[in-house]
Amino acid sequence: MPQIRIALAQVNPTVGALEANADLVVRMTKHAAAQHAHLVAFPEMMLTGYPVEDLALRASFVDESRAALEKLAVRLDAEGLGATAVVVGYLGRDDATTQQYQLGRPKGSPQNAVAVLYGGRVVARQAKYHLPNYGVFDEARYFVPGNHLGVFRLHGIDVALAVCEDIWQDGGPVSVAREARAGLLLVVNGSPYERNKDDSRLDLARRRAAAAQTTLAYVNMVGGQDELVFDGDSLVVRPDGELLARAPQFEEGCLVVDLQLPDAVAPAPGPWGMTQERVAGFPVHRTTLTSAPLPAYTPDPGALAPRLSDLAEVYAAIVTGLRDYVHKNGFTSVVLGLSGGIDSALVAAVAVDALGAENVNGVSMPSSYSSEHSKSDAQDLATRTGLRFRTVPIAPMVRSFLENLELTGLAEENLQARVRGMTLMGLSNQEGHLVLATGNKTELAVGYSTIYGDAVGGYAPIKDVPKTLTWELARWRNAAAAERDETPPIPQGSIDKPPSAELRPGQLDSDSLPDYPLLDDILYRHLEHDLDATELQAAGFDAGIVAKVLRMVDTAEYKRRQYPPGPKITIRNFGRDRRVPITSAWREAPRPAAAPAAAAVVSPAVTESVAAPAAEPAPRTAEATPTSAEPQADAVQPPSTEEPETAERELPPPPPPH
Ligand SMILES: Nc1ncnc2c1ncn2[C@@H]1O[C@H](COP(=O)(O)OP(=O)(O)OC[C@H]2O[C@@H]([n+]3cccc(C(=O)O)c3)[C@H](O)[C@@H]2O)[C@@H](O)[C@H]1O
Ligand SMILES: Nc1ncnc2c1ncn2[C@@H]1O[C@H](COP(=O)(O)OP(=O)(O)OP(=O)(O)O)[C@@H](O)[C@H]1O
Ligand SMILES: NC(=O)CC[C@H](N)C(=O)O
Repeated sequence: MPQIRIALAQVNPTVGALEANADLVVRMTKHAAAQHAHLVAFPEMMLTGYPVEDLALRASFVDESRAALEKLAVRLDAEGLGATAVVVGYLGRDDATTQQYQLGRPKGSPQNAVAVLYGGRVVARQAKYHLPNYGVFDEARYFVPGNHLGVFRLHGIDVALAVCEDIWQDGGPVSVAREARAGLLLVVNGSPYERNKDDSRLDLARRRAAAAQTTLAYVNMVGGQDELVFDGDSLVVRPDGELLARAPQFEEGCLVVDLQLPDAVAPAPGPWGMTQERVAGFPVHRTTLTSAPLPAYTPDPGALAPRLSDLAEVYAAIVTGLRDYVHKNGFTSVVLGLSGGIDSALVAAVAVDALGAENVNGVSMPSSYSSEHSKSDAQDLATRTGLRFRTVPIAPMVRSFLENLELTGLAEENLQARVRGMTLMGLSNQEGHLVLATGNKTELAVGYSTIYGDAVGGYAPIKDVPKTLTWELARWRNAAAAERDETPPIPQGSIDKPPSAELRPGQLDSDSLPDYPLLDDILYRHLEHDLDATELQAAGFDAGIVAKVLRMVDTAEYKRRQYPPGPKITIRNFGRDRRVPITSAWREAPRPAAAPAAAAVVSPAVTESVAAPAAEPAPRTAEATPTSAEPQADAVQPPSTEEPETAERELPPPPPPH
């Protein structure tokens, strides 16, 4: 059997940085070639970064990407790397078709493409066949699909190519890889992180490798791009399911693997030639890169990087998202308000891990209602983490405002949050720090924050983290520090105290909201799995609480739309994943006699991750008293005495606590 050494370059490209990304390809190829790799694979749309969104519709950007690819092939050869096959994603164009949104533009539609560079030339190209158009993806908006499977022969092995979604859907190029008699299926990816997605990916890779009867090599990017975080997790599996190698999560690097693969058997064109044929009715383009067989060498066993625990993984995703957002947008430092509460404490700990304590500015902004512990816990956090700390009392500013504009009740309460927001933005303008918003997913869901107050900021690290998970992450981070004999960053007081916005004397979150575990359970089922009010009631939740919670969710959309971006960690975030109108008269309430539930419409990616057994929730009846500060659940229907016809939909249990 022929041998080949492949390198999966798990790197962090930057969207739009064509030159820097090309430099990264050259650097990594040098590194791989120094380890005698024969083939180096880079992620999906490596040259442009991913996803490029509407940049794909700019002819100038497509032209630059195509030119950069040609230049890269020449440069690799000039730097002595021409004999290493380099597989690299880029933004291409199908010259034969016209993109529907580009009327009046020159002919040619953008494509999510991959190319093989060898001997100073672009020797093969292929475009992504399955364009994901669900969740955060809109690829049908930008791209026309590819129309063939590319197979290139290298050192006697036939390597078939696929691009990310091509393995998530049936049919297309991957479905004929077996009949095309490929020895290796190489998949280039831009697969964003979601909790537990690594398990789905491995299962999927195994299934596809078995179906294609080939070894499958999967290379994914790392790093943050606006709301997405890429976790890497590159891997190689054999057709019998054996996992040969797996890269560390969230770390840049090069996974080098020796493979013994079957001899190419299909007839092939001579060196540099390209033939086209149909395999099982699907077009296959074959290219031969070299016919020189390699001398035998001792293969290295593949490395299996240890897996992160669930909480470690989420924490790493948030750190990665924040670090890359800050650095890729030209900032070095951040500023945030420290209330002594859990949310700002967790965000501060994440920021210190991402950027270094010297680049994190914490501001305590006590008002006349602030408790002693809010100030002392903020100071304690600063001492533990070493972040830069200052105190700016806001009472005089609030007083001066009220002397000039009469505000009372909620308007006065919110003024405090707004003076804090203005203070942070002032410091940002003055000192150049990016402002971090500290709201969590639960608050965003129910609108429990002051717009233009604590909701100001450039980036919101925990906006996709439910409140109950903020406590888990805080405990996990402290325990991880203790294990390493380091000071736990988060004061225990911030973890233990009952949450309060401290906007009026004695205020507690529980005055306005159901208890967080109950609230998060309802929100998880409603937001991430589309259970409606009737289904939630059928699952055992109190009808009044359900109606109240769903009403708060429906009426807070305007706040979410104006909230800063933040890293996606769940299967459905409040960004691209969930698109609901702001202006909408629709309000959810349990129906007295429910119609049978419509079949769940879920994306392929979601289908992958919802296969766990159903959870049986205990009836939940905790009550919360609405305040004037929040919308009243006046549309609540009395709970039905009849058994609803709706069966509880199969749901994964909420992610397990650690
Ligand atoms: N559809 C729409 N489109 C655009 N704007 C819309 C709108 N509906 C209202 N608005 C605007 O929004 C305003 C109401 O929103 P907003 O001013 O935020 O005020 P609001 O949502 O009424 O009150 C803020 C709530 O968040 C709580 N809070 C504040 C701060 C921190 C925390 C915490 O624990 O972290 C909690 C606070 O206790 C209170 O319950 C309206 O006065 C109006 O200007
Ligand atoms: N006294 C304060 N000093 C500085 N920043 C504050 C203060 N109070 C509130 N903030 C800012 O506003 C945000 C929202 O306020 P809130 O009091 O709800 O705190 P929290 O940190 O979200 O935690 P918790 O909900 O547990 O109280 C805080 O995270 C913080 O950034
Ligand atoms: N870039 C892509 O095609 C990604 C889609 C794929 N379902 C994933 O999330 O991994």
